[in-house]
Amino acid sequence: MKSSYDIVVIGAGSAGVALSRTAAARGLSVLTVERAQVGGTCVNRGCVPKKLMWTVADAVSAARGLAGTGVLTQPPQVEMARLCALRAEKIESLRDIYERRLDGCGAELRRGEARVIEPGVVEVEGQRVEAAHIVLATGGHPVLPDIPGAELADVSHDVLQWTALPASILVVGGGYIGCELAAIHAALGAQVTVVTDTDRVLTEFSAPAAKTGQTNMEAQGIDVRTGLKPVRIEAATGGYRVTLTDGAVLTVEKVVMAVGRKPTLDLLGEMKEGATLGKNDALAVNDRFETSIPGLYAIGDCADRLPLTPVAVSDGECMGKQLAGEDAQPIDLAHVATSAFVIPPVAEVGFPPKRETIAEDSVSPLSAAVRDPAPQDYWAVAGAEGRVEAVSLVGDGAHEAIGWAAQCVLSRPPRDGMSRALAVHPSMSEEPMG
Ligand SMILES: Cc1cc2nc3c(=O)[nH]c(=O)nc-3n(C[C@H](O)[C@H](O)[C@H](O)COP(=O)(O)OP(=O)(O)OC[C@H]3O[C@@H](n4cnc5c(N)ncnc54)[C@H](O)[C@@H]3O)c2cc1C
Ligand SMILES: NC(=O)c1ccc[n+]([C@@H]2O[C@H](COP(=O)([O-])OP(=O)(O)OC[C@H]3O[C@@H](n4cnc5c(N)ncnc54)[C@H](O)[C@@H]3O)[C@@H](O)[C@H]2O)c1
Repeated sequence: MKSSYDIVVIGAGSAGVALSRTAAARGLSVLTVERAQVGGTCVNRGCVPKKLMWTVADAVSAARGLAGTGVLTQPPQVEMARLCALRAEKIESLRDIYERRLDGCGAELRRGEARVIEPGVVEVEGQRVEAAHIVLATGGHPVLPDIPGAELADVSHDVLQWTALPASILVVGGGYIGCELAAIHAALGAQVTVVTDTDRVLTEFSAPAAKTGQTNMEAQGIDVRTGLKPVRIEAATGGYRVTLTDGAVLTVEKVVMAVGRKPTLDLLGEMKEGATLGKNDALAVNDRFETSIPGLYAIGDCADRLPLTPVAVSDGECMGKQLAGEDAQPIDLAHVATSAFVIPPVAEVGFPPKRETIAEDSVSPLSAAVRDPAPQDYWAVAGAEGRVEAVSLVGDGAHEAIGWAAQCVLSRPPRDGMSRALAVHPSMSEEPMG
């Protein structure tokens, strides 16, 4: 490790790796510091293990529906040990790919804990390094509520390392993580209860889409309890006893806390007091990812953007180009597609809750004829003055279709102009396309 670089990137997750590779490929000297695994949350304890589990859960859920109508003779059973072994292999291979990408791009990777000690100066395991640009790509971490026994609960990264399926699970929090973990484990065969303090789950999505998602979770057998919080968690024989604000007492094998995540900013020490924070205490940044502290930049989940992998990667690449003197602008968040991986997925682009609904419908998919239980679908297009700026989709394949909907909203088509292209029949896309 040298004593000075053009850029020190702290964190080798989605954002840090994207920035390091982009900047190093353009000839800048880059030091990337990582205290844990290269690949960060997405590869090791987020999107990747979650999506692998969801793929199996989605298939089992469809099979259970077919068994419900007698079309399949038996619902299949999941071999958890085999699934977990394959998951571990995939994570390992992706982590290797990320490490090789970093290695091959000319950036220097240093393992260890970094601290920003003053503007322009970082300390890595006792060694001082200077850089004109210090970039926080430190991601976020789960938070726990301040209640007795909270530390007895697991959080998402524990859950995604379970090697056996618990018989019963209480998930606290009805956001993306709580709903995804609930849907996956219910489909795999656990008895799941979700307790959330809001009046419905998935509050980041439009109400009709989220409510359809909640209806589908309930049809899957998940006990969704809204407007409630846990007040106490105690150890009990074979698991935990959880008391809720309405006085109910639940006894479950596992408790999962999914009550939100906070940006990881501890490495700033007292400098954090001087930093301007935005939503959820993330570092406020401008179009060049500059924070309010000179020479300190932020990208990914620790910056006040959208805590999603594609945003972390896009912002990392954008910042690398900017530092190399290229003309690059951060992506407009209104064009970022997102999906909660419940069963079937709830997916949106363009912030539908902020727009006027132009057309919407709740529909029963054709597959309902051969499945019991069968999911409910929903679609909506929203915008202003008849121009489509936002799309909501709930249904099989919604997480795939929403990416193309994002392409569509880039050009803000008039609603009636959408029928100049035709979707496949029968498919879930044909109705929203008009
Ligand atoms: C369970 C779960 C499921 C998710 N599913 C999806 C999904 O399906 N789709 C999606 O788009 N997003 C998903 N996300 C969100 C996505 O994972 C994050 O938005 C993304 O990983 C953020 O990348 P990042 O680079 O900002 O941070 P991270 O990937 O968290 O990387 C930060 C890195 O910084 C390192 N670090 C922190 N402090 C220091 C320090 N002081 N010194 C050295 N290193 C440090 C950490 O070890 C870490 O490796 C999910 C998140 C979770 C938790
Ligand atoms: N599929 C995806 O793209 C995906 C998946 C997972 C996470 N993420 C990202 O990670 C971010 C964080 O997700 P998250 O689910 O951890 O957080 P979140 O903030 O989205 O959800 C937390 C939920 O817990 C509820 N809650 C808070 N305290 C509670 C309490 N004491 N009792 C009961 N309920 C309580 C909140 O009202 C909220 O609904 C998301 O915003 C998303 O950007 C994305």
